[in-house]
Amino acid sequence: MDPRPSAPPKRRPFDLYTGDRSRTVKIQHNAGRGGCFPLHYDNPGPPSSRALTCILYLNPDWSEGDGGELQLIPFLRAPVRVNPRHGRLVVFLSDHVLHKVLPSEVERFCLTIWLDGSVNSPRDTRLNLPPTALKDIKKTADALHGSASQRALSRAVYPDEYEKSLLDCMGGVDGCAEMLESHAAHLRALSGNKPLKMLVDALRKRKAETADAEPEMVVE
Ligand SMILES: O=C(O)CCC(=O)C(=O)O
Ligand SMILES: [Fe+2]
Repeated sequence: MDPRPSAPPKRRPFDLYTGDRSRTVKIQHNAGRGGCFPLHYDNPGPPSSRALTCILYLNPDWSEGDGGELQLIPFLRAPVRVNPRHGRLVVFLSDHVLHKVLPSEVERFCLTIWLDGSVNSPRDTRLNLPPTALKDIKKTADALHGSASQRALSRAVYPDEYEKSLLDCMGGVDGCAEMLESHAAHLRALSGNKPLKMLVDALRKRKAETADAEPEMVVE
C-alpha cells in the first residue's frame, strides 16, 4: 500500500515551453566596475515569456570585498545576498523575484539561461485584490509574495531601494537622470490613487516589520 497520504497533486507554479525558441542564453563579461544592475524583474510583463532564470557564475578568483553579489528580494521578505562564486548555479522565477547586482570592483563573468514558459496570464498581470485586502495585510502580503502581480506595486513598496540601485549603477552615466525621473513619475502616478496609496503604505509598514524580524541572509 502506498503510505503517502492521498493529497491532490500539487499544481506546478509554472509550465516551461520546449524547443530552441523557448530559451535565451547570455554570456556575460563585466569589465571592472561594470558589473552592476539596478533592481529589476527579468520578466517585467508581456510580451516577455521568461519563466525561469538560471545563472551560472564563472569567477574562480572571486573573494569577499570584490562586490558583484546578486541580491534577491523576495517580495516583503528578507533579502538574500548570493556571492558570485565559481560554479555556483542560481535559479529563480523570472517574473516573481526582484533582484539587483551590487557594484563590482573586479572583472566578473556569468552564463545566464532564461527558460520561457506560460507566465503573464491575466491573473499575473492585473492587480486584482479583494476589498478586504487592507484588513488582513499579512494575507495580502503573502498573496503578493507568490504572485507576479507584485510587479505593479514593487516600485512603490521599494521606492528608496529602486532609487539607490539606480544611483549605484547608473550615477553619472548618460540616461541616469531620465531613469530617475521615470521612477519618480511612476511613484507620483501611483500616489494619486488614494486606495492604492493606502495599500502601498500598509505594505511598506509590513516590509519594515519583516525586514527587522529577519536580517538579510547571505549565501557565502
Ligand atoms: O549578473 C548577474 O549576476 C545577474 C544579471 C541579471 O540580473 C540579468 O542579466 O538580468
Ligand atoms: Fe536579472
